[in-house]
Amino acid sequence: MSETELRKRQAEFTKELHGNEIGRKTGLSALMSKNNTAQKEAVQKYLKHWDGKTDKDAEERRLEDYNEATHSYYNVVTDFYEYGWGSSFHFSRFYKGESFAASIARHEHYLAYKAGIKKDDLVLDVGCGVGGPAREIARFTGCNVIGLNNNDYQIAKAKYYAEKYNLSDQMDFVKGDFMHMDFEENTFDRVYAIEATCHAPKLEGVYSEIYKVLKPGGTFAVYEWVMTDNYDENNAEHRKIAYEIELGDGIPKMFHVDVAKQALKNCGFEVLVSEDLADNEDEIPWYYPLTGEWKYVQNLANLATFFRTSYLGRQFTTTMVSLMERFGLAPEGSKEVTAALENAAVGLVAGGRSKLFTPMMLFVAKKPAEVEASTKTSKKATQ
Ligand SMILES: CC(C)=CCC[C@@H](C)[C@H]1CC[C@H]2C3=C(CC[C@]12C)[C@@]1(C)CC[C@H](O)C[C@@H]1CC3
Ligand SMILES: C[S@@+](CC[C@H](N)C(=O)[O-])C[C@H]1O[C@@H](n2cnc3c(N)ncnc32)[C@H](O)[C@@H]1O
Repeated sequence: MSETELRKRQAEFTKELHGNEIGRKTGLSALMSKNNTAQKEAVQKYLKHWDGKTDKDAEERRLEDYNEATHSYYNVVTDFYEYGWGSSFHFSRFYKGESFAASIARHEHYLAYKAGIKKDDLVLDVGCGVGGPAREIARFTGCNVIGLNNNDYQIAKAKYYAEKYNLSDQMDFVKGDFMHMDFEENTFDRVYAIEATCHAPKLEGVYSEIYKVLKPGGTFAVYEWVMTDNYDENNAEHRKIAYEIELGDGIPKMFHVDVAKQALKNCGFEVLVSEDLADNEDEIPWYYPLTGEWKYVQNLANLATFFRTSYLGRQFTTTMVSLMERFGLAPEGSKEVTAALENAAVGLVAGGRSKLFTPMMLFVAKKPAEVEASTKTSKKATQ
């Protein structure tokens, strides 16, 4: 199927699944308005590749179908994400006494600072979700942001929120696959990506597209999801944790940190910063909201968030959704989604505790001001 046909079909499917008021409802109320048949199809499309197999063939199928699989994943999890986490779909470090919202915003400010984003810069947000980080970074720096996303439902939501918060002048959201970008070469002053490029079947694919659309001398800053140096692909326990993360988070294949760093270099980038922000002595670990360890909760205002993300809260949501599904209030397949998200939570905590995985490998990479030689390298990397 051609890229244009796929886009058209995904847009039509999104309308069928989420209805005409697409984007305006959030969380459980949005879940309750979904079309039953379309939801069943979306869940099936997402889960068909995660049948417990981790052999090369199964992996190959997941890599090949990355676009539809991710599109379907976000069609079914977005409402749960917003209900449980808010509108920025990423992790962050926690400082003592800091609220959940402040920690999430600080993580975004830090990336904007490391990318060197300034007022009036034209910035690309690769895999922008429902625009939480784009809105924060636009307010924080005064830049203009284009959010790129292959999920129509999230784009509709991002546009709705930009309008609602009077930010439409500073931002726009467009549909597209980050493996094949439609923007002109050398368009953006800066590019950033937050916990999104891990959905790529090959990192050189997305990084070389970013390289192409970035102006010479511009920087790309990313929080990458990778397996750390402690990870051994041949260790069954390690592979199980990586598989849980892949299954629960809609990722075709988790890559090792060296693969990511090398991919940036292969595309012609000069890597200025390469730092795992999760590798620290923080008293409060990044994954704590998913552990249900109440001792870490920093203030009363965050109690609702921590209940929803904790083990107990997740069991409560699963039971509630399962009852809603039985009585026809939630579409069929919703229970399976909560089960997959449970896998995500378990895998992420196990990966975090063992330091086999990090969701915040910070890379800051520069496209050289003089690009002649490196453009050739970047073309070679995508072939
Ligand atoms: C998938 C990628 C690359 C990034 C998303 C990171 C996080 C925002 C999500 C990873 C696992 C998610 C879960 C939830 C919210 C969003 C995540 C933390 C829930 C807490 C949402 C409410 C459900 O009842 C349970 C979910 C567990 C997993
Ligand atoms: C975990 S979310 C992060 C969203 C956002 N960066 C944030 O922090 O809120 C990953 C995002 O990447 C997007 N994505 C995944 N694969 C993509 C692709 N091939 N092209 C464009 N966007 C993609 C998803 O639709 C989703 O919005």
